[in-house]
Amino acid sequence: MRIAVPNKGRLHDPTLELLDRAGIGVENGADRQLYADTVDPEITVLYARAADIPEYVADGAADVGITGYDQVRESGVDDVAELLDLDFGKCRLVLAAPEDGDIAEPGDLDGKTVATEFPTVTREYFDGLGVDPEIVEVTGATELTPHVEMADAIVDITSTGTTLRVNRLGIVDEVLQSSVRLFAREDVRDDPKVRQVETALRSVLDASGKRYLMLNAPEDRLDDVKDVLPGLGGPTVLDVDEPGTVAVHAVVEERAVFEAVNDLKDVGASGILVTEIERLVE
Ligand SMILES: Nc1ncnc2c1ncn2[C@@H]1O[C@H](COP(=O)(O)OP(=O)(O)OP(=O)(O)O)[C@@H](O)[C@H]1O
Ligand SMILES: O=P(O)(O)OC[C@H]1O[C@H](OP(=O)(O)OP(=O)(O)O)[C@H](O)[C@@H]1O
Ligand SMILES: [Mg+2]
Repeated sequence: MRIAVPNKGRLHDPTLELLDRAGIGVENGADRQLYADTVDPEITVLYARAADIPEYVADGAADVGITGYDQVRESGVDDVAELLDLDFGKCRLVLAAPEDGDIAEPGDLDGKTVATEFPTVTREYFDGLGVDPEIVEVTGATELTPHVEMADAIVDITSTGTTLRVNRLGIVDEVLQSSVRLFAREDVRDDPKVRQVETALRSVLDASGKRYLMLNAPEDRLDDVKDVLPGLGGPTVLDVDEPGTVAVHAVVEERAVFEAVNDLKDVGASGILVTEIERLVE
């Protein structure tokens, strides 16, 4: 089974880190290499440009891919199925125009020029509005084009908004929201290995923002302890050597830990241990 992942750019590191946390870390993945092994002998990683990954998956060069939703949409491939929203690489594709210009709404661009690295998505967007600008494809530094009279507006990625601000461009409309997705070719989406990869990655997402709590409590206060712990499906209660004492384990939302620990102490808990969770398979 082959997973296509971004070979460089801002998605490269977080993608490899996620695979690592999911237990399918890349081994001997030296820079500029096309393929790398993972700790699972049946899984190979293929490094590709973020924009090429949907095509690689659709064509069979890889079975599953990890890249931005914007790239999946731009590639226009339709025989891939999204398996997971991996919740990073969050950004928006927006229509933006010079702040001091006269483009106030998308309709103002009829017959005008829009520069973008995303011509397919941009054309679909304007078609949906019944507006017909000329679309000029560029391969980078899109924000410059309105200032050199190449375009009246752009469709480009924004997250913090810094790049638009620096280039004195204002958002006219949102075209789409994006984040990184795991997707598979339709004909392999139900293969056991693909399912295993999906489960492994989901387990990392499910563990994020959660903590594992372990503590000892007097047996006769167990009901109070259970009331305090908003654990997933209730806590696990274990016997310990000390008579009259039980050990309690529970998964707790990170933001609830502070209050839970204080409340647990109030109901007689001791030896409270809070740990990170790497993966959580439900
Ligand atoms: N500012 C940003 N904030 C969040 N996510 C972003 C941002 N810019 C890009 N992305 C996401 O990362 C993907 C890849 O962008 P990146 O800039 O890493 O690669 P690229 O510019 O396509 O690569 P290359 O250097 O090969 O041209 C985008 O398609 C988008 O999904
Ligand atoms: O809203 P912001 O936080 O400013 O982010 C937006 C910028 O981020 C991306 O560029 P990137 O940094 O990936 O550089 P690139 O043009 O080399 O791809 C994107 O193309 C925008 O230019
Ligand atoms: Mg970029």
